[in-house]
Amino acid sequence: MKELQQEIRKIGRGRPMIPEDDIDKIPYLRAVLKETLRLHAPAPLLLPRESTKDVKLLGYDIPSGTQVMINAWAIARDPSIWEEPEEFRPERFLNTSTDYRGLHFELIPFGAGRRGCPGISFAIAIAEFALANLVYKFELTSADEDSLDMTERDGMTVKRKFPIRVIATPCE
Ligand code: HEM
Repeated sequence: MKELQQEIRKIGRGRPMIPEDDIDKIPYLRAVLKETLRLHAPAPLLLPRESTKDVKLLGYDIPSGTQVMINAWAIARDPSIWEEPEEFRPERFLNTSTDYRGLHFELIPFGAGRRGCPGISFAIAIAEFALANLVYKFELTSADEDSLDMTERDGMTVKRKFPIRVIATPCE
């Protein structure tokens, strides 16, 4: 949080808001969003697919017409791909081209291919803009510092089991 705040304050330079045009100048912000979506993809199993022909994959026979679920959650926490996968470390995205637009299959919170999320650009633009300005205008601290429970509820879309309670203090 400290790093993000520092970068945002540097770009804000005392102006009333971070304008949309300046969002690209905050690489740490994008890294924080990527890391958040890596660990907490809202749709962890994407949408179901159906195979259109017989294929053999890693020794398994998958007949035509099989419903295939893609576990993006497991891929995003696979220790053979990610160093310390359970750790929240936005820095891992700073010097890499790894992106969530469906070309890097290790990070697919928006899915990939023809049925990939059509709302991705809108979602990212809004999330970056909102996060940048929330962090710019408020000091955010956890109300439950000692017991932050990140357990999730099961489902096609994932929600926190326990809400994260945040104290937002307006910055001077
Ligand atoms: C952080 C925000 C969002 C996330 C993580 C997300 C994620 C996803 C995922 C994983 C899929 C399934 C992709 C696949 O199976 O390959 C999907 C599909 C879809 N998303 Fe999003 N989405 C987000 C925001 C949005 C927004 C803002 C819109 C619309 C404005 C949107 C509209 C859709 C639609 C219409 C589909 C179905 C596409 C189809 O079935 O062909 N999404 N999204």
